[in-house]
Amino acid sequence: MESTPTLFAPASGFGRAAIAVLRLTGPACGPLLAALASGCPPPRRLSLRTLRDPGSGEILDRALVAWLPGPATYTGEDMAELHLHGGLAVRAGVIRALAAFPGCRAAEPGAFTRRAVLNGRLDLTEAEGIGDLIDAETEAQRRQALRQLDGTLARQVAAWRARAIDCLAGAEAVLDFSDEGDVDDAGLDGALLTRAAALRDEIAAALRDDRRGERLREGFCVVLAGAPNAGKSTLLNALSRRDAAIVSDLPGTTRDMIEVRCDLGGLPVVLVDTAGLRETEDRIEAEGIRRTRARMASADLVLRLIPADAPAVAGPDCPERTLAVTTKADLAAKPVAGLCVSALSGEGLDRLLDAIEARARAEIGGADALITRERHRAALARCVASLDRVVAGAPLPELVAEDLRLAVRALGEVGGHVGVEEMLDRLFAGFCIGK
Ligand SMILES: Nc1nc2c(c(=O)[nH]1)N(C=O)[C@@H](CNc1ccc(C(=O)N[C@@H](CCC(=O)O)C(=O)O)cc1)CN2
Ligand SMILES: Nc1nc2c(ncn2[C@@H]2O[C@H](COP(=O)(O)OP(=O)(O)OP(=O)(O)O)[C@@H](O)[C@H]2O)c(=O)[nH]1
Ligand SMILES: [Mg+2]
Repeated sequence: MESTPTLFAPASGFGRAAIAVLRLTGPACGPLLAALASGCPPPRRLSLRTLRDPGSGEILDRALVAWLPGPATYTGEDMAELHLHGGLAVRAGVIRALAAFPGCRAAEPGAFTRRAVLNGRLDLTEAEGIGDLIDAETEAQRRQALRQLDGTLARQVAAWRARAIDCLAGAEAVLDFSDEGDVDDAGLDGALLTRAAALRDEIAAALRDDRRGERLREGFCVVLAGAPNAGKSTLLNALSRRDAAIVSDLPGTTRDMIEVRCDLGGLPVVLVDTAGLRETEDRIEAEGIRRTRARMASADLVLRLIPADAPAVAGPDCPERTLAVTTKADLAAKPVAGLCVSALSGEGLDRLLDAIEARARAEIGGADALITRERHRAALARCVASLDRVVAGAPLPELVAEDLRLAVRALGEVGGHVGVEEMLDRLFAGFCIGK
């Protein structure tokens, strides 16, 4: 039987840098350090070693090396780290030597974390937390990722699952002993159904969170909309302090949507510049306008831009998600009420940013969210649906038990106790090499 392959990957990104870290996991780590670094250094500390190509004996680098014997490691396997000089040729030379070593091969994205999950070091929600932590661009996202990595969701779901299993055991006892007459049907109907109802209500309440966790991961989406030449692209550039969108006095300049991610007071906000809304014969512009309307419909907030020197056109589609903003304030004949900005003079920009931040804080910056992905939500909703059927009082104890089994299973999926391989494939499709 072929033994588990030993995987290696750059863990510190690509390109020239002061130091480049390569990490390795698997059974060949020990033999590899013996060959490459003339022996395993003392465990769990960095030691300076000369690295030689095991084939040719040529010196590749003088590097800091860590030997991390399993199972108390990130993956649960033997691991090693090589902290190299970050030159391209140094790294390429060491990688070539590693690839030539028996049983060693390059890791795919997420491979280290996949092994950590398969070896029981992390559950699926904690692995997701690691992915989110690496992707976190703002403080609020980092805080949410660390909470999930810390096992907050895992512990809550495990507690719910234990209660569902408890109900299931009760229902199965009724099934097993119903012919013996010492457990009556009232035992199933009464206490068990009350406990199942309480569990269902608790999970259903957790689901009523306005998708705060998912939206914090994705970013609070603000769409800049309005007639051609309203100043959308100019405002996007001014708010994000970047020259992201093309500006011109020709109406219909913007066709493709342009997104800029910003950090507003620690919250992730995605500003979206769009095609100006108007009737048009131009097929490409019309497609841009169709996409704009779709994006407006899914936005967290729409800024409806109205130039000070033009009459206001058709009102907002969805008032509670729309802010009217007067643009080109420098061209106003008389003072304008409400939010009013000039990208030219900078007037009103800070006030508009404050207004956006306040909206984002109210919607995604509040209490810590438990659910952070659609995957968790779908599984918990399935659990609630099964418990609904239990509580509604199925005609047969067999059906009650089956629905409780489905509820337990759905909760198990959140942590990856069920169907983990398939979910890992999906999760790690978005991971970095070396993680
Ligand atoms: N150089 C380096 N930095 C790194 C990592 C790494 O692997 N290498 N990490 C990698 O992601 C992160 C730190 N996370 C880690 C999580 C668990 C273990 C680990 O070995 N856990 C063992 C031993 C715990 C202990 O000694 O207290 C265990 O849980 O049994 C290591 C790193 C970020 N920084
Ligand atoms: N005076 C003044 N002119 C502005 C201001 N903002 C934008 N403009 C001008 O208005 C014109 C249109 O600006 P854009 O930002 O391209 O307008 P848009 O809404 O993106 O237009 P489309 O992409 O065609 O829908 C340009 O000539 C800008 O220089 C402003 O605050 N003051
Ligand atoms: Mg534009």
